[in-house]
Amino acid sequence: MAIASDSSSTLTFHNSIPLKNPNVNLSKQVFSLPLFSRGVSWNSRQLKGKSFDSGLVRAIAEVNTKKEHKTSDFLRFDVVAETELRERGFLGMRKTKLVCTIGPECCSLEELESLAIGGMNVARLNMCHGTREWHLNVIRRIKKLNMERGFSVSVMIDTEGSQIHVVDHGASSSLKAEEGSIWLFTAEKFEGSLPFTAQANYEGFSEAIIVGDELVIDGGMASFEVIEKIGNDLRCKCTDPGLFLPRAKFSFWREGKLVERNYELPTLSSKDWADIKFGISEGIDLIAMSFVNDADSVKHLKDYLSTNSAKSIRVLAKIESLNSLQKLKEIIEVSDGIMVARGDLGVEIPLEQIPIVQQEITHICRQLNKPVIVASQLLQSMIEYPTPTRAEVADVSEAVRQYADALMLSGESAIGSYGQKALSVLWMVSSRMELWSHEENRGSILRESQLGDSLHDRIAEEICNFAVEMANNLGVDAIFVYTNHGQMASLLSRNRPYPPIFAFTGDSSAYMALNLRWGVTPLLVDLSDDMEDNISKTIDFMRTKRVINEGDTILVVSDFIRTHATTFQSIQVKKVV
Ligand SMILES: Nc1ncnc2c1ncn2[C@@H]1O[C@H](COP(=O)(O)OP(=O)(O)O)[C@@H](O)[C@H]1O
Ligand SMILES: C=C(OP(=O)(O)O)C(=O)O
Ligand SMILES: [K+]
Ligand SMILES: [Mg+2]
Repeated sequence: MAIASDSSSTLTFHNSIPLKNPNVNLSKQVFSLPLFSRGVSWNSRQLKGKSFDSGLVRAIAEVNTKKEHKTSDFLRFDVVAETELRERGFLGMRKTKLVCTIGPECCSLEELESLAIGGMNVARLNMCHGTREWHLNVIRRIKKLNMERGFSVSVMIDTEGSQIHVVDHGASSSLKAEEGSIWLFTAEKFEGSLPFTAQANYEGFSEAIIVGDELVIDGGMASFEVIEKIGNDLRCKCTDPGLFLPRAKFSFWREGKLVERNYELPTLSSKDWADIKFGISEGIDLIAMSFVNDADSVKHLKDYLSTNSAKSIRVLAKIESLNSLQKLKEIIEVSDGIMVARGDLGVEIPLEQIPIVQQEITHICRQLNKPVIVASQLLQSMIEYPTPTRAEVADVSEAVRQYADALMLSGESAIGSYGQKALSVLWMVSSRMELWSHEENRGSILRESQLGDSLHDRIAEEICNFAVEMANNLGVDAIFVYTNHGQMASLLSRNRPYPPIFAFTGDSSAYMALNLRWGVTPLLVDLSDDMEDNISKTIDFMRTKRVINEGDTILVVSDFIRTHATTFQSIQVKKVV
């Protein structure tokens, strides 16, 4: 059957092949990871030092040592995804992507390799910390591992941005504020540490603040009442005792509302621009932009990247201010993805609102087809302890249940003693929750709102919606998508299908960007103009590698510009012979 949709697009249905098991009972596969069984033991008695154990991790390490994966000239396939597929089968593949912040506790080649084996899809470098040289070494090590060891870890830099915080005096790492104590907040520099004095990094920090306002540190670590304003300095009385951590952040409140102030601080400082130039020259894949307040700042960076031959770098806006929440939709529309940066968000909005805001952001991102990372304090206690709290496990599960594309570790991997173990906890909790929500949502296809306006975009979108419905109903083993820039793969991912999506692309930047997309395993391949040839060659290749086997059923989606005039869009169901 062939349906001609317009002169330039053809939607073809190739004759369907009898399915191995058309009424496949998914629940059988769901519980192939038995309920109450442990995937990875979190029991510290069985864990020595930082290492964690699981059959899968061992298998990846073995493949890696033997270098069996040898990156083929024809096709690049992440060694971790490949081993996961061999060991666990299609439905056992993890869908939620994992981001790790790299810091002093995980920056050696060996430590980075362990994180890659442990499922790190994206390495994040927080430019607030570390020297340029340190970041350079980390980026080069990751590229080396990708090239030589068959990983596909994308590199993301996270800008420092201009934020008002307490200057680190080099005194004790945290200062205690006692109830009733009187403190001076000043932007004046002073040497060493003065008792009851906190230095702000920006002289306009007290702009628009009046006596009676409440000063809150780090979203609730301590609170003060402003009792006197002397020039730009503020004399404050501690009303809620607590701690100043290094770089503690301020927020001011009046009658229960955040005092919004228009600092003329740029979203990207001159240091940020220098870091971005450095990132471009080192071939990074993603930029996370801190303290985005409006869509224009994102557009500005994207324009800059375009005019500097770095269009392929994807820009993620971090939602971490009240301003960004007020302009959420327009920011998401112009960005290539979003980070729910709960750390700083918790300074500007009451903590109890964060779960709702997170749900809202993940929902809008999915509607608008933008990948979303849920970040900060997911497993905070694991910075110090080898096991997560029950509440942390519930928080991670909730983010997975909301279908976030990715979860992020910050201090847990950067400075924690159990970074690899924290990563394994994310892996296991997300795998478990994915299987659970898969069962919970069975039969209820989530209809996404219309995205595109042009006929071509509308067709691509409808094909992907329909393809996912078909893949779920038929119980196919996998979805293969042939995609130029990753658009079709993202539209499939947006529908959160049960089977894993294998996205074949010839564009290396699309390949690295797809690392952030829920349920997508990108494969880099030299695609030709002949789509049938692409499909049969890649299926043969996967068959030879024994990652797919005789009898597997695959739903194939393609969107490929054949010539300037025609686009070939199709859905086919293939049975591997
Ligand atoms: N490159 C680095 N070098 C040194 N320390 C780092 C680095 N990256 C992160 N850290 C440490 O890890 C902690 C958690 O990281 P992150 O959440 O990204 O930063 P922040 O706490 O500044 O928001 C930081 O507070 C810092 O102590
Ligand atoms: C991820 C965040 O940003 P950073 O760690 O750079 O402060 C956050 O605030 O949650
Ligand atoms: K940052
Ligand atoms: Mg932040």
